Amino acid sequence: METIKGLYDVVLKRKNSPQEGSYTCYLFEKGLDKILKKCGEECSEVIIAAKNGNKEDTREEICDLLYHLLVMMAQQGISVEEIEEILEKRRQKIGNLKEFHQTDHNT
Ligand SMILES: N=c1c2ncn([C@@H]3O[C@H](COP(=O)(O)OP(=O)(O)OP(=O)(O)O)[C@@H](O)[C@H]3O)c2ncn1[C@@H]1O[C@H](COP(=O)(O)O)[C@@H](O)[C@H]1O
Repeated sequence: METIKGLYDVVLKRKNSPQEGSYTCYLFEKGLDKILKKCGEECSEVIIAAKNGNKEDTREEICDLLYHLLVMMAQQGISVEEIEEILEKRRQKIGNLKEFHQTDHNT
């Protein structure tokens, strides 16, 4: 998660101080519709690579998707910490539920 947070920080920096030649700045300039279009495209590319069973391509496409999702999160004002918090709550809730079902409640 540290690498993802580090990348998110770079994306935020690009959002707050535009830099020439930056692809991230280009996306922010284009706006939400362009960012969402890229997320959709990259998601499709992940699906195609996985369906083809090409692990190397799938890894690369996952990275493209993650990057574009981070740009979308920054555009929407959603932090990595907020997402982590939700995932952590779900992990605990679902983990507890599984534990509950595995326990013999008839004794
Ligand atoms: N992780 C990425 C990353 N993944 C993918 N991409 C870019 O995403 C683009 C996607 O390629 P496509 O062929 O789908 O798109 P395109 O035809 O180039 O452009 P459009 O379709 O968007 O018009 C490529 O230009 C890639 O360089 C990324 N660009 C930047 N990063 C990270 O963001 C950091 C900051 O980058 P800059 O903002 O460019 O300084 C970099 O150091 C990287 O860590």
